[in-house]
Amino acid sequence: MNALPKTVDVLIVGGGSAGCVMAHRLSADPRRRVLLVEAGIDTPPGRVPAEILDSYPMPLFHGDTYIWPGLDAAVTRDSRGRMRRRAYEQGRVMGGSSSINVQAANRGLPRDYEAWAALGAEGWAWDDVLPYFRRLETDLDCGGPLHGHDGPLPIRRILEPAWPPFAHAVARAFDATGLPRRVDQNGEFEDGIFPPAFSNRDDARVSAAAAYLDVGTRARPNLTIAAGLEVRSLVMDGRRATGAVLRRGDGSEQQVRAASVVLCAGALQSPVLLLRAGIGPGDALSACGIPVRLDRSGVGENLRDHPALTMAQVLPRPLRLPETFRRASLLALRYSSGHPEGCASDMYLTASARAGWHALGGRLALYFLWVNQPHSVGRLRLDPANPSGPPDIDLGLLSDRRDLERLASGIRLLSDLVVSPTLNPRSDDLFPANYSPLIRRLSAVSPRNRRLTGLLAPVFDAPAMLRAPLLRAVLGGHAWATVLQDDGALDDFVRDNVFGVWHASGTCRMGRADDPGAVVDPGGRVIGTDNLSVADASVMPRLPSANTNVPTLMIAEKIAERMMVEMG
Ligand SMILES: Cc1cc2nc3c(=O)[nH]c(=O)nc-3n(C[C@H](O)[C@H](O)[C@H](O)COP(=O)(O)OP(=O)(O)OC[C@H]3O[C@@H](n4cnc5c(N)ncnc54)[C@H](O)[C@@H]3O)c2cc1C
Repeated sequence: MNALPKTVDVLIVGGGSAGCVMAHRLSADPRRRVLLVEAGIDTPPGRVPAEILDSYPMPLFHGDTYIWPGLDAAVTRDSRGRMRRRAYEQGRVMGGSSSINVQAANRGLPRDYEAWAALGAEGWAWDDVLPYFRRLETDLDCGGPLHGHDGPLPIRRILEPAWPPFAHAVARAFDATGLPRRVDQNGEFEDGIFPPAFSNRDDARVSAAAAYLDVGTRARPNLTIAAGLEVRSLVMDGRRATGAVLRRGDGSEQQVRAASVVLCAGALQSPVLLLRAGIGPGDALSACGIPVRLDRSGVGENLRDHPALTMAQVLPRPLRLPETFRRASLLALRYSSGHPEGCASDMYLTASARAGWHALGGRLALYFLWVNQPHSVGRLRLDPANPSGPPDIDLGLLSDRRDLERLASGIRLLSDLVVSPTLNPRSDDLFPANYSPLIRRLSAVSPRNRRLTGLLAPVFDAPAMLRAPLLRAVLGGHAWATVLQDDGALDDFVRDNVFGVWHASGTCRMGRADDPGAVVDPGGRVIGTDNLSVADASVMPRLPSANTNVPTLMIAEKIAERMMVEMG
């Protein structure tokens, strides 16, 4: 790291998906002094930890090295009316969540961005955002006018000729939907069965840090990359951001001055920094003893994630993936629920041939089912008892009943599809894979867990009659088939097991400057401030029908261009 400058032209807070794009684009002009501050460790080219490079990502979720500490969230009320809480993982490392995520590289559908524009994000309709989707990628499989060929992020798929037996079995099972097999989920916008696109080259993850903070970018003398430093607060002069207070690991603090500040701290941290600076709902700020600088009711509201259920299924030996085949997420199904208040392509299902890095996980398939167009909304606030501590997060995942109904019918469909002769015909071998504290502990990579799971794994090789009672115990004594037949039991099951897919977004929603609920205008400027912007997943007005990394990169590309034009 170069010495920390005292004054810069642009301070970028957070070196995640969006922050890496910003640093790369804004420092392209050598006259502009740019400082990128990231709380986690740096991952420079040639020194990226092997577990980050791995195409199989799950071990990263369960360690604590690259995860923001202390973040947990209220999920929804369970079947007994108690609020369920769970840890909510977010990346804290250069590249942010793109360094720990599942690498899915999905743009969403044109209608998602038409909806953004209709909600007041003028200039963000599909034709407006497509050039930025093209700019950010090099698609290694698909061409034509929808795709980019020289962008920083390589995107690829595991196509049918390279499929292992599991992928063929899933595709045959999914064929029962009658939907066609397709190749390009980023260029074919109808329902279908797809090989999921992912951000990866030569079987190695390409995070936003790897893509955008390459050797050439890092050599720019006008760019300082400071890792292991947390921005504790913004320094404001009236409605102008003049810099920030940075804290090192040893607790010492330093101030940096900036002509312009852009928040790229993610949907669970960017609103926190605004709130601590007195920008947010007046009542909530007063309750925390924070003087109100700018009363903006939308800060921390509109928190969205895709409500999801995760199921595991015992895999027959011939369908298990060899440990050397690292990419395990092999098929995706985009389909329409048919719910009277749903819309086309409102559901998504992925199939992975491995449920964990260890011997148990290697014997299980993992299915993620989520509502691709959810209605439920949550919110984030500061904790009045400890405003400088972790935020109070309520995901509100089933706050809208339509999401529960679509998950319930979706899990029936999932079950119909995968409890099949091509995969495994026993309904007792399908069970919920929620990450209980025990499973989380067992999933931390360690020689002890390797030994322990090695001892437990033969359960899955035992005759079905022996393993069925054990798996039934996971379902609270019920057989899966009886849960599916009982509407009430199925609703309870959804309430007790729903979680998100880490697509937190929307907490600094973009909208018209005269929209009292909007936080940033369509240029990403915090409404009512002079030189403060947000350019990450927080600004999404609604979730796209997709994972959120590539849409976040697109957002950062577009707002970076606006800033470059304005700064001259
Ligand atoms: C476990 C997991 C799996 C996911 N899987 C997928 C997937 O497969 N495909 C997909 O498209 N999306 C996936 N996502 C979501 C996607 O990765 C995120 O939506 C996207 O990375 C968000 O980008 P961002 O820039 O908004 O935030 P982030 O990438 O999270 O970056 C925020 C950065 O800011 C830093 N930061 C925060 N506060 C401060 C501060 N005060 N001072 C200094 N630094 C700070 C953080 O350490 C972090 O590095 C996943 C996310 C997670 C967590």
